[in-house]
Amino acid sequence: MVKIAPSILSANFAKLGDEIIDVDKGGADYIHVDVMDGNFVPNITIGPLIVEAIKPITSLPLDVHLMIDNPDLYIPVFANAGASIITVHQEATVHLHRTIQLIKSNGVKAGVALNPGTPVEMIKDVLGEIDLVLIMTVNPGFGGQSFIPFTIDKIKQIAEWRDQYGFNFEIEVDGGVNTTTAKSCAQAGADVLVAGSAVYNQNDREQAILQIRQAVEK
Ligand SMILES: O=C(CO)[C@H](O)[C@H](O)COP(=O)(O)O
Ligand SMILES: [Fe+2]
Repeated sequence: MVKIAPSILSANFAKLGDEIIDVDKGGADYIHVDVMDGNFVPNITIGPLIVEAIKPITSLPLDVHLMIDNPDLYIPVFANAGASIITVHQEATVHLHRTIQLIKSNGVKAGVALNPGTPVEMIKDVLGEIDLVLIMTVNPGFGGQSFIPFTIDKIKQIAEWRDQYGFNFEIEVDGGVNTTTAKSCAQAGADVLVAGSAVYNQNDREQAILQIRQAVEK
């Protein structure tokens, strides 16, 4: 069954603890935490202090999506703060293999994200080293954007390589995932669907998560 990772980017930050408990009780599989630095992407969001603060609130894995330049500087900090998975962007690091090893040496699962405009070939050589591939289905920086259809082919290609070479990373998709787009992502091979506005913009988060699952199964 597909996993759902609500992105707290679309939560009400004035009551973040309650917002996390809401999706935890509502059937979420991961809590997706979008970290933006105002350089790699044109937005600034949250840092390690928030990760540390929310860690005791939920037993769900904290899926930390770093949209920051020089991620190596902050990987140990986010690991200590309680991240379960740390995903870095291929575009944000020159020495991707070294960055992946740094994440793993901090006892955290390692993910690599790709912007819509970055070919999947850019990460082919490290696929055997990682726990998660994150295919961005919008340009990173903001919640509530529209899904970019051509990214489906990228999910398919990554899934094909996983089968062909016997890798066991998860494939996560992030951006514009809702009841209309979820099924084609899952059919293409996605295991984890990040959903920010599709979950948090609804009053009943349990129902929102269920509706995405049902859209996949239909
Ligand atoms: O990484 C992200 C943006 O850069 C977010 O995780 C993503 O946008 C989720 O929001 P939505 O589901 O509303 O598109
Ligand atoms: Fe994200």
